[in-house]
Amino acid sequence: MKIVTTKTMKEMDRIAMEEYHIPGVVLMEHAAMAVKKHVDLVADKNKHIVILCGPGNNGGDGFALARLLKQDGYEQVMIFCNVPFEKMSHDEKIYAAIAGSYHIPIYQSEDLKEVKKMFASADIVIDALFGTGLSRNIEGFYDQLILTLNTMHKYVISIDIASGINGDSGAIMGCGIQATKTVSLVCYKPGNVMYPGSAYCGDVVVEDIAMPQEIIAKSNGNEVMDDDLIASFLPKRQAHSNKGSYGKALMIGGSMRMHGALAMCAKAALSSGIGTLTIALPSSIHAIMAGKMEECMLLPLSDEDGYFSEKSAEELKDQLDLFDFVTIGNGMGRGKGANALVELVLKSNLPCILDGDALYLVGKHPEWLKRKAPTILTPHPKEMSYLSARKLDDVLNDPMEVVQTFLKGYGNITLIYKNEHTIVCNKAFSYMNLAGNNALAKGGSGDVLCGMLCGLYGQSKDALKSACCAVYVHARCADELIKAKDYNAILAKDIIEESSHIYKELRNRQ
Ligand SMILES: NC(=O)C1=CN([C@@H]2O[C@H](COP(=O)(O)OP(=O)(O)OC[C@H]3O[C@@H](n4cnc5c(N)ncnc54)[C@H](OP(=O)(O)O)[C@@H]3O)[C@@H](O)[C@H]2O)[C@@H](O)CC1
Ligand SMILES: Nc1ncnc2c1ncn2[C@@H]1O[C@H](COP(=O)(O)OP(=O)(O)O)[C@@H](O)[C@H]1O
Ligand SMILES: [K+]
Repeated sequence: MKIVTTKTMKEMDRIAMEEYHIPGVVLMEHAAMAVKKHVDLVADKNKHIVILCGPGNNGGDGFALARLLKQDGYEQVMIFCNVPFEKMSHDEKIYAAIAGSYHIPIYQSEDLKEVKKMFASADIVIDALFGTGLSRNIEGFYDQLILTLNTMHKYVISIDIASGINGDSGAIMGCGIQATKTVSLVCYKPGNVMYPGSAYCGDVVVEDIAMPQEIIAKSNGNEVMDDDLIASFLPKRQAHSNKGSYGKALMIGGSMRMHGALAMCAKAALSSGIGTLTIALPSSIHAIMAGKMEECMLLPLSDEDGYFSEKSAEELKDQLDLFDFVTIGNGMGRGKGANALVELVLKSNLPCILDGDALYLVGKHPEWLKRKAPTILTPHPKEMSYLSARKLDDVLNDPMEVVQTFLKGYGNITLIYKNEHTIVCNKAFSYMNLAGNNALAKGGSGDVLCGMLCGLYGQSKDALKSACCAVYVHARCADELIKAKDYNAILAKDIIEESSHIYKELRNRQ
């Protein structure tokens, strides 16, 4: 399943129509069939269904749906459409004419009292006002219509995207229909899943409209992570293997103020299958960590006031070659000692994973990222802004653009852009995670993610696949946990514990 911009979706429609010679009305008929399935799930034939049709092909989908419902015996279907016939899109005109010949009532009014009465009588409202063609803010009567509907708490199914939501950014264009469910056609649109649009679209389902698979496969867009994809990416464990088969990791981090971050990262790596784990840490937290961690080795380095001292990089230098790869950054602070360690690691030939403070430090020395060995970066929006030297608002408004521009400047980087919907990408491939929830919006969950990544990368040495697995399993854990616990009470350590069940579930699919 993909997530594509409205521009790409329009191009896919064009290719289907012009190059595959599939008439637009055929696509529209399939769109209507797809939406009807979701009406059938919630409505009996005697339910009162009101379909709001706008001026474009989204409205056309609505008219086509009206015919299908009537044909199938739905007794009380009506259309609300204030668009004069001559102003409708080409394909909408065809279905508007068909709806007319089926004697489906088409109601037109600018009287809000009348509109309110109409909504009051409806069991289900279909939103076919605007789809991917919304081009400006909603004003005037449409604004009043939408606000009125929103006050009535009806079961609303939006076609393609909740009307009023910008398909690419998820922004509200003046106002937006509060849908119960959105049937997105062919692919997800960013506006279906990005806040605040996601909050308006309700439950989003993607339905096929007989778009040729070839067109979908060739289109630009993020692949959406799901169980099957991630099960296929999950590193396999072999009977004939030993600890050396699953990676020798060096994890560098921690400080007197933040040893918890390092401990959670390490525990998550151990629970995600790493072969052997050595933790390099400032000597002042050695005793604390020794008490917390039993399954890993500890390598204390010189310390100054609870942080790595500048000497620590020199001490570590000759030992780096003992490891397959390095994870660096969790809880280590941004001092000179930490800086020297990040430089040491990035100037080595070892694959590495950078998290937390290491991302801040490398933002000051982007030249260190010009390296051949695989490098995985795990920024949240603010860290992405350090890395890319772009404003935080730029990152938040169009993360894909910022991330892709950033990647172009470097070699072998895999990037995990962490947010409500995390993106995992390199120069060639891009995946989006839609799982997870706000129980993860707590200090420590990023450290757990980094540890999971460490464990998975150690096993597969495949940066992109291990990054996808870590992100998805981490998020699925949160979704599983909220079934029994409240969002407030889920802690980062619970994610580590739950990961065992999710790994097992995914492995059973392999
Ligand atoms: N073959 C296909 O292409 C298929 C497409 N499909 C469906 O088509 C949808 C895309 O259709 P679409 O491109 O016609 O756009 P749509 O969202 O209906 O609106 C455009 C109209 O709205 C108007 N308008 C815009 N903003 C406005 C505002 N603020 N306030 C008032 N008016 C405003 C705009 O006016 P204009 O900007 O031209 O002045 C234009 O008249 C897509 O989401 C899917 O549902 C499926 O049937 C499968 C096959
Ligand atoms: N509202 C949310 N919905 C889903 N995932 C979230 C949400 N908020 C945060 N996350 C996830 O939680 C993690 C937070 O990481 P980060 O900000 O680095 O936290 P920390 O460094 O404090 O551990 C990321 O994986 C992010 O994608
Ligand atoms: K719509």
